Amino acid sequence: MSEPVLDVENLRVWYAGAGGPVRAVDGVDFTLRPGEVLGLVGESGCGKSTLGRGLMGLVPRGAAVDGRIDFDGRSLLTLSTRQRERLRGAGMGLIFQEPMTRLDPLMRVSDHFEEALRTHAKELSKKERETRALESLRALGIPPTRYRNYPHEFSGGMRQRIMIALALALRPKFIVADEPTTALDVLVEAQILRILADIRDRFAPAILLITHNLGIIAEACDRVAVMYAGRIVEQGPVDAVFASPQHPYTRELLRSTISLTTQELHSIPGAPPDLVAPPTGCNFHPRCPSAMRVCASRDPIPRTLERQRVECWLHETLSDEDARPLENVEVSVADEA
Ligand SMILES: Nc1ncnc2c1ncn2[C@@H]1O[C@H](COP(=O)(O)OP(=O)(O)OP(=O)(O)O)[C@@H](O)[C@H]1O
Repeated sequence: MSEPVLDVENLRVWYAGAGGPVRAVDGVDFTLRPGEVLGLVGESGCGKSTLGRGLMGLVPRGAAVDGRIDFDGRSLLTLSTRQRERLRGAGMGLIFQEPMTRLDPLMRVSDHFEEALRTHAKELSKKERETRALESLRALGIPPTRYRNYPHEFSGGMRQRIMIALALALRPKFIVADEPTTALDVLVEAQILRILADIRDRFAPAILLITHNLGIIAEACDRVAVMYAGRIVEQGPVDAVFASPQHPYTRELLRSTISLTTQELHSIPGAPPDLVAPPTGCNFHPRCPSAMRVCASRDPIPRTLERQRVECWLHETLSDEDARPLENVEVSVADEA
């Protein structure tokens, strides 16, 4: 197997908040190999975008980042801001949710490419820059005749493809795609997913695909990481995690999606915790249908099972006292409702 292009250990990203730090990412581990697509899924506010931004070195001033991020053999958190800026673009690309807010309406598409390539691919001549830009656009189905158009002259789906082409023109080894299809209709969404698959075949970048759509994960990803309240509670190959989820949160998340065979819509009782003052023990315990006494007092230990890695006390050998079911207020209130 090839060496990971990205190796992340105990990553934390905390925002400064009036009531204390917001622990948006609170001890996350994962690796990504070249050509691999890892889907990051979880409820709104669990820290997905913060994780993506933390990897790219794009967190707001005042946020604290700690842990280890090795990218292509370099330890990112020891680099200066300038060194990271240089790497972003050249080695790492970011694809955002809403391309219109990222493309400058006053700049032609050609100017966007010219600027990105001049900054990050200094070795290229002007002619080579244009060739590279047109090549990337062509790969995304945008004809060269549109090269000098302005962003508003394109449809939403085309703008998203232009954003992807811009990121790809720099031949990154790692891409964060943060909800790249959320603002698009389903047909365009399907097209973007096909394009991501095509990109992977052609350029083999490692991709972190952030989404709260489990269908997209099933279709476009090799592995999935399930995030809850700042932590990855389960990760593994998509088929293994979907067929046999090992964390109660993953199970609940999978149950809460609609399928053709679904009889009723299931929602997870309670609400995600306040990330300024998360609960003691497992962050999910107040909502967990399987919570035991130990879950409310001690952090679960990450455990590597046959195919997935999971953080849950259910996989440990416990004393009778620790294993006693927890009277769960949030779950029982929801049951009565
Ligand atoms: N700049 C900021 N300052 C303080 N807190 C922030 C900031 N940005 C995000 N947060 C908080 O950090 C937590 C994680 O937010 P984040 O946007 O990473 O979640 P997410 O899983 O990507 O959500 P969504 O799916 O809605 O995009 C949330 O509680 C959010 O309110």
